[in-house]
Amino acid sequence: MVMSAAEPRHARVAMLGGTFDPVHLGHLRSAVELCEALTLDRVLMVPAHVPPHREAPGVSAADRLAMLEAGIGDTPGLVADGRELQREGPSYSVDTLAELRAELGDSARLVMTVGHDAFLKLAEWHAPERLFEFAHIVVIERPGYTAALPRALETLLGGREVQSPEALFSRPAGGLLRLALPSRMAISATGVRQRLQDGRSIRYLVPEKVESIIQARNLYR
Ligand SMILES: Nc1ncnc2c1ncn2[C@@H]1O[C@H](COP(=O)(O)OP(=O)(O)OP(=O)(O)O)[C@@H](O)[C@H]1O
Ligand SMILES: O=C(O)c1ccc[n+]([C@@H]2O[C@H](COP(=O)([O-])O)[C@@H](O)[C@H]2O)c1
Repeated sequence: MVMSAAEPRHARVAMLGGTFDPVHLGHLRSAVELCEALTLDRVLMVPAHVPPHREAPGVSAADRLAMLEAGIGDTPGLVADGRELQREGPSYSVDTLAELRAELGDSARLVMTVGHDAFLKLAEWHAPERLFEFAHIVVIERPGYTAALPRALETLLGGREVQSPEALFSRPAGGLLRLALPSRMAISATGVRQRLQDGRSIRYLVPEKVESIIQARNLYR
């Protein structure tokens, strides 16, 4: 009788990129729940150095990374990954995914996670079809974003969508999964910045350590 060896468990890593201007509990709670829902080894939270397709943030990438590190603290599974600060020019996600794929090897399961608002604009990103060469895309539902997908995005996605993590992780990259995580939080960085400018409280919207950095460095005033 021929014994077939069980398939080894491949590493499962997600990248959650963002401007994180500043990081808030909507980001962090989503990252924790994503880690659980997909039984990931880790979620790399990657601040964009030069965010493509939006105005330059008023707060430096170094300050945004410091807030992210403080916000994550020792949370199991979450990692603040400053790799995009090492690259000049627009921080294209396809370049970051290519780097991660080279580091993790061909068989690792690599996921790029975006909220539904960012997903709606995916067809306008740099080399969008190449994202699927390196990673799966997992879309997190976000309160307030229900618009239908633009036609260019439908075309880009053609036939990639699967309905479960098991189906997604049957191969290293190339699939799309939409997830409704348990704690959908209507928190945005825009809202946090606005509150700070208005002199209103941001308590319980961001981690206390992030609030402390904002106060100590006098950010967003
Ligand atoms: N409350 C949230 N729930 C789920 N996903 C979120 C939430 N906030 C942000 N995201 C997702 O996290 C990623 C990084 O978001 P980003 O740093 O732009 O935060 P933001 O709150 O959307 O900021 P801004 O209001 O400045 O646009 C994006 O993919 C975004 O869709
Ligand atoms: O690669 C691109 O062309 C591209 C265009 C827009 C956004 N992104 C990435 O998407 C992530 C979320 O973007 P944002 O603007 O919602 O913070 C962040 O990692 C950005 O670098 C990437």
